[in-house]
Amino acid sequence: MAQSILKLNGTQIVDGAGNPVLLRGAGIGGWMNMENFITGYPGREYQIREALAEVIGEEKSQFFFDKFLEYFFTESDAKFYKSLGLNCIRVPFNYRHFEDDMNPGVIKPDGFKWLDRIVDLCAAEGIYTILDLHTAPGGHNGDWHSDAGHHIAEFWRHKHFQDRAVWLWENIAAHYKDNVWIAGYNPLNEPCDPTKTRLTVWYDRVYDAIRAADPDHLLFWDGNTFASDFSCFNIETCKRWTGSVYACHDYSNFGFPLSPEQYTGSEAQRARVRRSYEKKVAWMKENNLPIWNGEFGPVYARRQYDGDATDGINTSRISLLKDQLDIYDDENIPWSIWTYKDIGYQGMVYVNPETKYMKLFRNFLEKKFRTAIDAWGADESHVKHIWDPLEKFFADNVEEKYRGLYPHPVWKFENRISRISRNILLAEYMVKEWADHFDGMGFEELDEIAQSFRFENCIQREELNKVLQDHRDVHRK
Ligand SMILES: O[C@@H]1[C@@H](O)[C@H](O[C@@H]2CO[C@@H](O[C@@H]3CO[C@@H](O)[C@H](O)[C@H]3O)[C@H](O)[C@H]2O)OC[C@H]1O
Repeated sequence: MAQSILKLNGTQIVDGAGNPVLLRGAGIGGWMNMENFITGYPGREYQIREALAEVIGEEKSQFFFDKFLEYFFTESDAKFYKSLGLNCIRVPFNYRHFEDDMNPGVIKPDGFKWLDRIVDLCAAEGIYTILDLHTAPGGHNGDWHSDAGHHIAEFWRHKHFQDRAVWLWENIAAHYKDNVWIAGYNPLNEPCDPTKTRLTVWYDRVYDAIRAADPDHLLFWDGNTFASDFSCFNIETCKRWTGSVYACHDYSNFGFPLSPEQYTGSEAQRARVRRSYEKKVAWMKENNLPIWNGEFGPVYARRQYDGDATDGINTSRISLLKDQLDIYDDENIPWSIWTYKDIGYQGMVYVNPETKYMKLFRNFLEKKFRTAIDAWGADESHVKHIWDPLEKFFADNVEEKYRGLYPHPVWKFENRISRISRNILLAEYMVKEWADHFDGMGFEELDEIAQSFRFENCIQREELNKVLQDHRDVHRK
């Protein structure tokens, strides 16, 4: 039977013949939406692109980033991914690939180049893709991955930004409407609408826009506040959204350095991990709706930073991951772990420390670690003594009742201060320093550096990959 577009049968995703298809795989973070901890730069993608162009010129800078995009995911990656038995890859992308802020409403001539390429590379191996708008105009959440450069999610305050994202989806849906290897569209990653009233209004609009062009592909809707909260979803509105799956992101605090206790898998800890998942999916369960866990996964210790504690930490993180995967097996839900490839913090494969890129940035990366400049999995031990008095200053001057600024309590009062001051403010000062590493380089050298990201120059995180393989098609319901 010819391949056909995936659809829903009740809460299950099925193929054209009605056979269940359990979509399990990873997200390819840091690629069509570059991220600081994934590729090693400070701040935001748009900042480093601008800074590199300033240092080596527009042409060479464009060349470097194109080469980076080319090498980051090739046929070798697709084949390796397939060899693990994973069947779906979530592809986060930045709207800037398609539209120039200075020329809105016009698809760039090469807009679909990279997305088409990965969809085809994966299709050739029988891997589905889920297209995820990770970065929308104006910033739809306050974190670095929305590539906005500030922490206020302006997307929700400007209809103009919302219109542009709807228009982009119209174009994408029209482009891929017949592609059977696309499992579906994930219209917005981790929205953070502080009013909790605008998100579903926008979802309703984008639903109509996508469906006008493409009546069939599945839609994967992230909950509000980093895909954790569905309290603002109205079930009557959602009944209208045919072919819809609801996406939580199930990160556990135990998987990160800021966790006050190491995960040992005690009964109490396992119960907490379960509770955290159940809280995120409660609304879907109450309404008998399909669930997708679009992101989860711990970060890992690195010997160069964590020394002798490395193995112990990683054993604990892997055991957390296994316990999470057991829950998803019990629940029979599809998932997409974060993330496929990086420079060595979370990826299933990571760039070899002996490559040109890693050698060039060795000291810089050490400084990034020491200053805890990236928000993701920050280890604050080297800077805590500096931020403690700052946090005390804020606490002394902000009454308790005024401390709960959105997205509180996900961003705690203290976290907000360090997050904004380091991840945005300090990072801004380090952007040019990153770009200066490329000063004086020619095309050949830039190409060699970008090649560091090739699959052949990466190390496989075998323990992680083995665990994913063990769970790729287990379901107990
Ligand atoms: O691009 C990804 C991005 O999508 C993702 O964002 C973070 C997800 O987690 C958020 O914090 C969690 C909120 O829920 C709590 O229960 C968890 O304990 C928190 O970890 C965080 O603010 C987002 O930035 O993650 C990594 C990026 O690379």
